[in-house]
Amino acid sequence: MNAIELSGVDKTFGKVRALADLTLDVRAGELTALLGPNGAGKTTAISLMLGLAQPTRGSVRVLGEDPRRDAVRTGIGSMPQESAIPQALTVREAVTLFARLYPAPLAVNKALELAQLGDVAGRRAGALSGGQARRLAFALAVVGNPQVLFLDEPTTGMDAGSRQAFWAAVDGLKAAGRTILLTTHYLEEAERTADRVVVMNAGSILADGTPESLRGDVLTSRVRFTSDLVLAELQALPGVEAVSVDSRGHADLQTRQPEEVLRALFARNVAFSELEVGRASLEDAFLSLTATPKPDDTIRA
Ligand SMILES: Nc1ncnc2c1ncn2[C@@H]1O[C@H](COP(=O)(O)OP(=O)(O)OP(=O)(O)O)[C@@H](O)[C@H]1O
Repeated sequence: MNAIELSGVDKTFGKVRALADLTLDVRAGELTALLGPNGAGKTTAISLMLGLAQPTRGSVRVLGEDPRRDAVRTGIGSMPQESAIPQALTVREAVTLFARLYPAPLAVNKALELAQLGDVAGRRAGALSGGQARRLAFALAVVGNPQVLFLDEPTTGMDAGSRQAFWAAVDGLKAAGRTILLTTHYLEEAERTADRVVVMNAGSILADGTPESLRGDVLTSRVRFTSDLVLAELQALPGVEAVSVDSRGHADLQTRQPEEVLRALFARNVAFSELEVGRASLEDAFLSLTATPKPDDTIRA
């Protein structure tokens, strides 16, 4: 069953086409990471799924219904990028207030524990640090025990320890069958956590798959070394898809066939040092999908 269905969705703001014929189905129980550069349309897509805005064209369904209906809204939890929590409320009061909006909420203490807020439950929202405020936004998103969770750049501002505990809580929610859609700029986190990665650019989907398949679809390896070879010689190596070389002779090659590249270097007796061969990260895959080519430093072979 699909928990979220966007079909042929356009959203325009004046002349800006924030979403362009976007179709996206998310299965119940799936953890999907939505990636994309600034302005790709991620937040706009989420605001439609939350029923906060209407599509200009196309349809949006969450839990089988229009997300603006009350019955659906109580099945949805949201952690927006910026939340407007009354600053005079204590953490516990804010979480208790939100719990009352839902038919079958979690115990307030459970939500505080999931968001690691036990120690600051009596503190006013206005006195929280940036990372604690993000954790309060998470507690407010989960306290209603919703089927579907939207997390918009959830870990921005969290320190390493909070982040780790946050992802452990998300893993727990996933194990409990919740559908989770999140946006993040921390690609390594998406790589570790997500079942599925959807890359957006300019309002449409550029790539969609598991983190592994996405990496495999793009550039699987990077070969780096220092040598006297000039750009044209590096480009002529077999299997090289993109090359950059800096003024000190550090070359960075992208290839699906690193063995071929190394064989050619050895066969030509090239003197090279500082050799590194690595798998492309999701970040490499993401950048190569969304980057506008920079002709000054990277040349496609
Ligand atoms: N209310 C609005 N009025 C006018 N333009 C808007 C509005 N909301 C979004 N846009 C525009 O729509 C496009 C998509 O914006 P959106 O915030 O959805 O991107 P995003 O992928 O979430 O970016 P970021 O990573 O910066 O959060 C941008 O060009 C943005 O300027």
